[in-house]
Amino acid sequence: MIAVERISKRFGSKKVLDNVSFDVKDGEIAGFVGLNGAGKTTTIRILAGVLTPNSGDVLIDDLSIVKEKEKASMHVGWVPELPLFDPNAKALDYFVFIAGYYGISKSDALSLGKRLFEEVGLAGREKDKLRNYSQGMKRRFLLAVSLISDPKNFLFDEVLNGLDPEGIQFFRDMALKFKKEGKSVLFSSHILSEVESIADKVIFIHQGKILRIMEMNEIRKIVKSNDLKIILGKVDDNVLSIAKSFGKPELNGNTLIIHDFNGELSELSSKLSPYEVLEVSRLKNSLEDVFFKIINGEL
Ligand SMILES: Nc1ncnc2c1ncn2[C@@H]1O[C@H](COP(=O)(O)OP(=O)(O)OP(=O)(O)O)[C@@H](O)[C@H]1O
Repeated sequence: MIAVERISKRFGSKKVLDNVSFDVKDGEIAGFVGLNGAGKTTTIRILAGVLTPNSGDVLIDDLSIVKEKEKASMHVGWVPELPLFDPNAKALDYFVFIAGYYGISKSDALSLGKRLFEEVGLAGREKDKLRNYSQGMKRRFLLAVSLISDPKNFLFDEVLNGLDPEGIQFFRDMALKFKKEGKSVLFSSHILSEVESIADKVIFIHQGKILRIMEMNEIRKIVKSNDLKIILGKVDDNVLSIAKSFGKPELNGNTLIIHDFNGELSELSSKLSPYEVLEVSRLKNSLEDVFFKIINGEL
């Protein structure tokens, strides 16, 4: 469990995080969503223990990342957006080197490395230099490193960036596997459709502040909008006045959108029959629509 308690962070005179609080429970995937520069990476780096907040604290499985940094950081696996490793090192050698920081002997680290490289799909590539790894392989390597201490909590910072569909599916499945194992996963991503497909809740951050935390069920209710899209063969001024008694209409060319549709579809179809109803469909919002509505204060 990750509990973020009122953290603030400044870089010089610039306040980058302002009183940020949220939690990620065991067995929960929390999407972490915000525009560029919103403060996601800074938050994640504080949670990983590589940056110190100016105020506030983070508890990882009840251990304070401020007061018991070493212990607490053993409980969290971090897959950073930007790799921080020596590109000339061979992958398994570098893994063994990092495992040394965790107090793992060379021979244990070698066998752990073999097992974890296999688990993340890098079997056979242990001797390659990291600079020869593709973007997706680098992320898989970072995931293997994050698994060294067998943590119960994970921080995925834009792990899907630049990955091919197979890589995206791999990380999506990993997050779901961790959830099944009762682990907590904080998952920041700009690919909102991916967040929508795996998250239990979404934490929206904007200009260093938490704007909203919404359960996925709540988001799904908004996503399942009651807006209708009707394509007509012909239109005239009367279309809008007919549609007005069924919701809030909007006419663009031959496409009629009725927001907040409230009525019988059969009645609407019969009233619009002189205009040749070619197609009727329900419009679906996306997490992206919800995100922009929140940012614009419409939700
Ligand atoms: N070391 C630093 N020194 C000064 N400013 C920084 C530093 N690191 C981050 N910032 C600033 O803090 C703000 C938040 O950055 P952060 O990287 O946390 O945002 P983000 O939400 O992860 O953005 P992105 O989606 O672009 O990765 C930005 O304005 C950034 O320029």
